[in-house]
Amino acid sequence: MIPPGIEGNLKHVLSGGIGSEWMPFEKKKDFTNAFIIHNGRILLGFKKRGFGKDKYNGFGGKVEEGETSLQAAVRELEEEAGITAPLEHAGTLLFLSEGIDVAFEIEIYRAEEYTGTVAETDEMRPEWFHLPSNTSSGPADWSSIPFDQMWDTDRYWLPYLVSKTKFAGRADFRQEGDVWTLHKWWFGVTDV
Ligand SMILES: COc1nc(N)nc2c1ncn2[C@H]1C[C@H](O)[C@@H](COP(=O)(O)OP(=O)(O)OP(=O)(O)O)O1
Repeated sequence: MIPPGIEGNLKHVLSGGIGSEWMPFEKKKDFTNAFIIHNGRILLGFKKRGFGKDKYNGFGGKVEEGETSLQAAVRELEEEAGITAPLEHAGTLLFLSEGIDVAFEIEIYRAEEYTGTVAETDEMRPEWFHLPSNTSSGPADWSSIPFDQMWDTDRYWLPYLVSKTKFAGRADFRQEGDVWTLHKWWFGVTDV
């Protein structure tokens, strides 16, 4: 069953975790996350400060008042990586943590072209990583992607982002100090 807080005509692809109950939340807060996929590589940023410090991620942040999610995604990409790109919506992720009554709704974007020069900023150190090549022989090799230094759920949806398959999912975490443990998750793709 599609978990509370996510919507759409979704086909279940994977889920897991402990218990049957999803964490309750009172309201949602909007965030963005943008990825550039170019010449067989993906651009990730190593977060130098703030939320998600010391993890690789896409480029993004809070949607400010008066902005659309797409406008925020374009702004955050420029602020954090120094580039602009024709971003397209790729998926939606709902992220919760025990003890926080606000759910993070993260709209995820992708682009295959960009303008400007990728540059390190106060917040992010950008780095390109090789994607699996498009061959039909054997399973795709994702070993170049630093999943061990990313949010635990990124490995579940990144292949859909790369293959341009729209996805949505929810991930509930538990937090002890700086350690976030994945508690329960569900991912689906748009049934086309
Ligand atoms: C599982 O949860 C998450 N996975 C991934 N991949 N990314 C996530 C998750 N939860 C949050 N994020 C992303 C969403 C945003 O891109 C950043 C957080 O934004 P930040 O706090 O850096 O927002 P800013 O507006 O840039 O904040 P400051 O200006 O105060 O630095 O993490």
